[in-house]
Amino acid sequence: MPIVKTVSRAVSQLLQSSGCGCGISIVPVRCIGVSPRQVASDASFHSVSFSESDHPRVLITGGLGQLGVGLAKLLRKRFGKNNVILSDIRKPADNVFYSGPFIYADILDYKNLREIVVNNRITWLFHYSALLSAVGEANVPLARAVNITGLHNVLDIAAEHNLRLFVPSTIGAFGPTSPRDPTPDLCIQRPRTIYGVSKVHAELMGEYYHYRYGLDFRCLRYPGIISADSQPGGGTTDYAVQIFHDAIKTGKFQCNLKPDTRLPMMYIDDCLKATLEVMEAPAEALSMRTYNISAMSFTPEELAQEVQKHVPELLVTYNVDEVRQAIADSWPMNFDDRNARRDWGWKHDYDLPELVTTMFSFLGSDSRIAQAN
Ligand SMILES: NC(=O)C1=CN([C@@H]2O[C@H](COP(=O)(O)OP(=O)(O)OC[C@H]3O[C@@H](n4cnc5c(N)ncnc54)[C@H](O)[C@@H]3O)[C@@H](O)[C@H]2O)C=CC1
Ligand SMILES: CC(=O)[C@H](N)C(=O)O
Repeated sequence: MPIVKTVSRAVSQLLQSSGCGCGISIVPVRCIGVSPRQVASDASFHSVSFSESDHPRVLITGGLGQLGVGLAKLLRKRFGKNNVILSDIRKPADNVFYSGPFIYADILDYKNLREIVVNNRITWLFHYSALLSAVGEANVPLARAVNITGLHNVLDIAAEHNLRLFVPSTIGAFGPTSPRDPTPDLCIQRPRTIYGVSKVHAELMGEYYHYRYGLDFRCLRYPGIISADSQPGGGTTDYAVQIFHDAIKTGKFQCNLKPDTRLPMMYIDDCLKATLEVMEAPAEALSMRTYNISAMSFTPEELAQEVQKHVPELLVTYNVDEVRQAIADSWPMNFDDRNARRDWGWKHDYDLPELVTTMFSFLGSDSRIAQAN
């Protein structure tokens, strides 16, 4: 498709007719409201046709993973149940299906995704579909398709329909040549996983669409996320969730990372709170479009010691997975999130002790190994 030609024709038409005062040589591209897959002639089709004071109409892609169901719950509380549509390519459990609107959406199917956005008058899109770091290394072609081609579809639809778009990035967007302790927002990013490469691509493409087409793109780099009622989807930080389940079920935990591997981590409530906060932040408050967020940082050994305060009999052994260890060794140890704290008031609630106490109270302390035996 001759995208470049189409866009430049549309741009020059707009420059001639819009009267926005843009010069030709230095184009303030925020004035240019065309999307890359849309010619200027039908751009007016997609202007927002409802009151700005209405609640956003939200679509979450890849919503049946570790984070999406919790996000839907939080957003439904805030914006109303029927204003938040959860979507995925998997079949939802009964409790999820009956808790609010659910729809099948494959992000690789551009037309279907566009139809969903149009028919449901979507205004905010949270793009959660992805293959995480470890599963991505196990299936690079699929990770490339979902994480990169899927992102392109989402970006084009978001630009075309004036959506506010949230795409999460990750500590995995950094690599061995990045400063690791701490890792600032702006530094060298040369990740060595397809997951990391796709996330740097997402950050850059989102920011490019923001400056080029005026897309309201917002992005947070999440640490490893720890949750009680949802399972992680195949990442390097999964051990920090599994330890709680194993402590309760068997009293034994085999860790696939070395005991001194330090990584940034966060409790899910903090992660979802930050996500909603950055989406609600006034545009003027955002000096950047991609922010690190941080809460705590620990090693498997430190986590095990904290868990053992609740389950003293827990036996921890180490059987290192070389792929995951190599990934973890290239990731940040501590995240510098000063910009998020300054710009839109980010503040975490959970440090390691609160995280561990909360996980056990969620998972049911009376089902612990001590009682089970
Ligand atoms: N969980 C974590 O620790 C972190 C997550 N993130 C990011 O947050 C987002 C959500 O993460 P999780 O919920 O943990 O991921 P997950 O791996 O648990 O879930 C991803 C979901 O994407 C869906 N999916 C896969 N292919 C799809 C397709 N073609 N069309 C539509 N959906 C598709 C899967 O069915 C799955 O339900 C991801 O973008 C991830 O990179 C970032 C940093 C940390
Ligand atoms: C930190 C992440 O992005 C994810 N949990 C992973 O380990 O791949």
